[in-house]
Amino acid sequence: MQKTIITVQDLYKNYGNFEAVKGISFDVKEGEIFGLLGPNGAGKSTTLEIIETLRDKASGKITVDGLDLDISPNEIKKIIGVQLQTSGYYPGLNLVELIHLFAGLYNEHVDPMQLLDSVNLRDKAKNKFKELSGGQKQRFSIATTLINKPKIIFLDEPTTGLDPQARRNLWDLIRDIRSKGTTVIITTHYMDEAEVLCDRVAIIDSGKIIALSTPDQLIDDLVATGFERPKEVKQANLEDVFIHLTGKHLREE
Ligand SMILES: Nc1ncnc2c1ncn2[C@@H]1O[C@H](COP(=O)(O)OP(=O)(O)OP(=O)(O)O)[C@@H](O)[C@H]1O
Repeated sequence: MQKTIITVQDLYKNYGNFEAVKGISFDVKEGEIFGLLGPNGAGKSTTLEIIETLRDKASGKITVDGLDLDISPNEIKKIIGVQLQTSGYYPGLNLVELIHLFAGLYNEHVDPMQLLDSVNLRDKAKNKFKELSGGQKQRFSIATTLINKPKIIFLDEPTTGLDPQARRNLWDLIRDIRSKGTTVIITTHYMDEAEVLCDRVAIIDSGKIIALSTPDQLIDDLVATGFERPKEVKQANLEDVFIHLTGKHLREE
């Protein structure tokens, strides 16, 4: 049995009179990639930010690695990795300097080149954040979540706006991080991404979880209702063409 690392029980959150999260409960297992899916405004980011200790909840109980969020938020902060908003990267510093800065804030010793290597950014060590492409920015921002050697990282739409290769490259990076034992919680609007990447997904709609299982099981359940997808006439799609023509491998994005 996999250990449970996050428990969310009956979580509620309102912004004034508006109820954004309406009684959400779920568990995340240690070492899994857990996806939160749902339409715009469903309450995904709100839920993540509450678990990340960045936002207050109205009610509910949250435990992260045995720590109660109401009692030990600072202990929780130490074992999680959260992506910064891009505005958080001091414009005057290069990537190595930024890593030194963040490592200092966490009181951690980190080898910047090793960390940059792990996200394929060694070549950009002396560049500023604003000089990176979209995919490179995402990889750097994921690298910064690893500085405090967290048990869990939270990725909010990490592949939005990336080209097909950069997305695949990021999937490999996320799988690689998980293979080292880190639990990953991710939100995404790309169902193909959730299907290949996530061990389990929760689908949230209007502040409630309406389904939670493995992607395979959710698909099987739908098929069992008699649902049938219109037959694909072609053996490939335009994304296949794009990847075939431009190559699968990491390139200078
Ligand atoms: N600071 C805030 N003040 C008021 N309402 C907010 C605030 N933050 C979020 N909301 C509202 O709460 C609801 C849930 O927002 P949230 O950002 O959690 O959704 P989401 O599922 O992450 O959406 P998206 O996919 O668009 O990122 C939305 O209706 C949003 O307008």
